[in-house]
Amino acid sequence: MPSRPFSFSPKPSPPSFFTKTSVLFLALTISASVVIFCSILYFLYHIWNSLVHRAKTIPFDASAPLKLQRFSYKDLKQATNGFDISNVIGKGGSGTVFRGILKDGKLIAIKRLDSLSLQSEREFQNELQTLGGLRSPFLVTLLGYSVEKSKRVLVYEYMPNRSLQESLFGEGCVSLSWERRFCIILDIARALEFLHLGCDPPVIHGDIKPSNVLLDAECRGKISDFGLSRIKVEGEFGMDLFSQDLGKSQDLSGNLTAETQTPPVIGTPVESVNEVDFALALQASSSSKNSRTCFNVRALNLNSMNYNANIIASESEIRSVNSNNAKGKEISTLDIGGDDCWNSKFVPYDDEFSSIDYSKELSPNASLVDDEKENGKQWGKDWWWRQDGSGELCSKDYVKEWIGSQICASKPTWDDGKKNIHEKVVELENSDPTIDKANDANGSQLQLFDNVVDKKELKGKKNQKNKQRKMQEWWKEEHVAELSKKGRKLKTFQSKWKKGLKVPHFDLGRRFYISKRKKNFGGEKDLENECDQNGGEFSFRRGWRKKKSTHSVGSDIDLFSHELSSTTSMRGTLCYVAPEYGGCGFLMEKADIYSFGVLILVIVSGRRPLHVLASPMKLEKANLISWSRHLAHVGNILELVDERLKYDYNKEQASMCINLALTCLQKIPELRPDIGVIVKILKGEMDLPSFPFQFSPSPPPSKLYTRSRRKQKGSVE
Ligand SMILES: Nc1ncnc2c1ncn2[C@@H]1O[C@H](COP(=O)(O)OP(=O)(O)OP(=O)(O)O)[C@@H](O)[C@H]1O
Repeated sequence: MPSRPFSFSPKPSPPSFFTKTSVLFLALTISASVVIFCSILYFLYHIWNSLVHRAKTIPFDASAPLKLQRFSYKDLKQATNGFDISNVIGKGGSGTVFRGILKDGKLIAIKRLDSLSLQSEREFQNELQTLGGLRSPFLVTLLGYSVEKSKRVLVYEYMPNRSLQESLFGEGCVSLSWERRFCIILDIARALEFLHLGCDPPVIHGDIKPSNVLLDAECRGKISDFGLSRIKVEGEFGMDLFSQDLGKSQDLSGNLTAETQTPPVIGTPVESVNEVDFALALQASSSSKNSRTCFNVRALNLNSMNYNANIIASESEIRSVNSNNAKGKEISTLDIGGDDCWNSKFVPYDDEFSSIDYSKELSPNASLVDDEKENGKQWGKDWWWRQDGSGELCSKDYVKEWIGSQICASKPTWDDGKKNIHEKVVELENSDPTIDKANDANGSQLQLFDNVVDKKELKGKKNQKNKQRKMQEWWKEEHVAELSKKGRKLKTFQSKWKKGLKVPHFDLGRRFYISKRKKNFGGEKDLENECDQNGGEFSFRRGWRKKKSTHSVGSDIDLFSHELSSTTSMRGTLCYVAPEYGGCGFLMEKADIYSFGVLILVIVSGRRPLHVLASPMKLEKANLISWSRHLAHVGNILELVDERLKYDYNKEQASMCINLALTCLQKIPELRPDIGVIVKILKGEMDLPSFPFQFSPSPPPSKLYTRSRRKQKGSVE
């Protein structure tokens, strides 16, 4: 039997299909692992990144809430030797600041609120809840507070070199060197960088001005006073609303009504609590948007209307208010929550005013209105250029309010003041041979002076009415367009209000408040009396207040220095506020940028934003912002630099600062640079981009200016 031959066949190789599958499988497994690994890495990176980011977002970092120390009033009394007058280091609109020493020897600054009102309570809460939750080397540290019955006290780190306001304009101030000024500018920029970019949500200070910049031992600037600050929260309809309604429904003692979802408020209800978690409080506050919006609507309408009504109030009205010693007609968002307060304390809402033609109201002489129309044609949209840059709040309002306050018949210091101004003029004539006597003879200085003196007192004076009219013309020429624009805006808002539209508030209310504080606390009485001798101060936040006058330190002779130089916070607030904030917008970061722009000009020039000088030839320089724009336009910005520096400054830095300031002062907020860019520019890490400056042609010589020049020329000839 034939045997079957043995055949060896090699083991069949696996089909290529399997090979491919396994390779594919392997590849997929590897790539999936890589993807998973990358995802894990990314996830870890994300966590790490958000942790790093959270570390900067102090206000809402609930994991690391900041604690403020609660002091007993007794301890603070001890620290200040019973709030002794010798320990007073400053006086603001809401309170007196004392130097104090704690038991451990630590120097502190103690701000004791003068009186407890809704507004002061709100600012107290705001300061605690905003500044209390922030820590930065560029912000004045709030160490603690004291709340006992109606007493409200804030405790800060002590700033030995006081405020920038005092360093620039204070009595016997030592001129700050250029290097110091530049450092301070950078410090403020970095403080704003922290607030706008380092905090989440961003904090808008809302009141950047020299008196709110305090200087430490090395003269480094730190921002203080967060009474008007806002925490930016993402609102409905894609708008940004602001959470300053913490005090919305609270009564004087800090009690909150049931509808309010706001955080615990420091006041009597939390007597037992020694430390308050402000970070959590803020977080909670930002979640109650709906109710906030409604509140804002009310605030907007009532305040804006009263604000405008006050603007159009005639000079005589202001006089009568003052002569009657009428006080405290305050319009404030703070007080919206309490209708009772509104009725009892504040100017009632005036329904009629919208029918008033504002431009006429301010133009008693019809021909002048025509002139203004002409001007309007000539300058068209440049109205903004010609005003002081502060939009709704113009120098005219300021001067008007100031005039009103000064002509009060019952004001004991007025005669003295007037005499002093006369003396100054005489002194000026006698001492300074460079002053053109012919010019004085023509009454050019009196043209300024006459506008602040009681008409009755000056009745018999030659050309008085004429001079006054000229001055009015000058002011109107400067401001008519903006006032008519204001009228239009107001009508728009009023119609929106009637339609029930919800519009976020912009806190107009606190501005026109003519008040005189009656109440004094113990030892402060003397201080107040002393201040009485030195003229009054008008603050948009708190109304007229008394403040010790400071001398004008500019090289020019300032006829108004006796009174005007003492109006620190008023000027600051008035001229520093961004046009969109004063008008019809929201308080955004760019509003701070605008104020910062004004502040840079003030630091560089050593002048106040509104500086009315003796000579009408210098009226063009009165408005710092307009003047800077003019100098930039004609290519001579360095003329702005403080003469006290005597050319001892870095020209490159100075011109960069002025140009930067001008970019910050652009009317359209979006055109203003972000604070991050500003810091880089100041640090020299970035060149100043060519922002489209809103230059306008040179201003037309005002009539007053032209006429006096003409007269002067004539008299010389
Ligand atoms: N922490 C501080 N250290 C040293 N001095 C201070 C401190 N805080 C305030 N001062 C002084 O007290 C003054 C008054 O400060 P305050 O904040 O009460 O008012 P203001 O900012 O001048 O006015 P307003 O509050 O009306 O805007 C300041 O100008 C400053 O000289």
